[in-house]
Amino acid sequence: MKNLYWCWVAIFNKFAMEEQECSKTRDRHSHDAFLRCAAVVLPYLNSDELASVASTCKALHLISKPITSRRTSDASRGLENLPIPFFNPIAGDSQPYPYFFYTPTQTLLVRPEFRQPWGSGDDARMCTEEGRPDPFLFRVESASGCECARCIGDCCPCLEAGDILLTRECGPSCKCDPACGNRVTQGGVRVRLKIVKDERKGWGLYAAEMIPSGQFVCEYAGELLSTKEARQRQQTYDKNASMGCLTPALLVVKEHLPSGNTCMRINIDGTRIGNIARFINHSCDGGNLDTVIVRSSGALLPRICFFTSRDVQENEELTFSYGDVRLKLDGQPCFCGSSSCAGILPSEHT
Ligand SMILES: C[S@@+](CC[C@H](N)C(=O)[O-])C[C@H]1O[C@@H](n2cnc3c(N)ncnc32)[C@H](O)[C@@H]1O
Repeated sequence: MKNLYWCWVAIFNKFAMEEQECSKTRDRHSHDAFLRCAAVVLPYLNSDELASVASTCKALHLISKPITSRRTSDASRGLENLPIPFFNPIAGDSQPYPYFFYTPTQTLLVRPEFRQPWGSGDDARMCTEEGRPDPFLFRVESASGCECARCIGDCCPCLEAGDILLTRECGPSCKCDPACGNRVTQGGVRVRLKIVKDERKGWGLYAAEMIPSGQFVCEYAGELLSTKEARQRQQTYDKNASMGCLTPALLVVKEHLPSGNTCMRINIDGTRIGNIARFINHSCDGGNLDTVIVRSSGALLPRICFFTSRDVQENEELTFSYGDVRLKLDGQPCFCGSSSCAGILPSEHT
């Protein structure tokens, strides 16, 4: 795909020269065909590539403009129920949006050559329950589930009383359908959100409306990694972070036995492919989001979801605690602004 990109750049450049030199004599038919082709290819380019192609000539600049504005108006490319726009209020910073691939659910390792179109006007419209990708990557064959038709009240056996940070939902082995009331986290984002840039913390996720306490906000989606892969990636991110060139979004969640030993560990990397949860910043006071492990009947792996831990006001930033351990005393500075701020972001052995 990289070669294909360079091939396109060469064609764009040739087109731009022709556009300038022989605009009167050029064959109108092939000119229009080229522009139609460009409209198909440009949404596959990343933000830097798009900017460089747009600078080659007026025609390509005009095609790239609506692509940029569609990207800015919805981070989710139509893959969520509601659009989630970007806002960059920082004077002198012209970055309209950060570039990443979107997945609304957990996904397996994505090939480096993968490209996702974004901003074509045909971005996926997955607003219907049927259109959403399956939230469960792996199923447990022959697992039992509920027989309820609608899971009303508390008679559904899947509604086991968990503690606040563990929830049980109906899943692939249940008879009920996606509209069942015990599948709260499986239908995607249902609250209005936006992504806003801060001078010191970078992009962050904000409430675009008042969100009451206990409301599901979003899942933490991204590439599901083995622990070995997660450790290797963390090393790479640590190296790159010290050069200040990317914001890593690798989440490691561990469940512990009463003895303190880890009994379950899930590694989800939203750095390259993820959802809006990759923009949630850290707060030393725990923020306003609870990280909840959601298990579903018949699903092999739990999913990590965020619920509001208190009422959140419109325009308030959504945050959670990245952890309590700070192994690197010279780690990244924290700008959470809470009265309990430790001054540096949490860091621990992955
Ligand atoms: C998961 S990303 C969050 C989104 C990120 N701000 C961005 O622009 O993509 C984690 C990174 O955000 C930044 N960050 C998160 N919380 C922060 C805080 N309280 N203070 C300073 N930087 C923070 C750090 O660079 C961290 O490595």
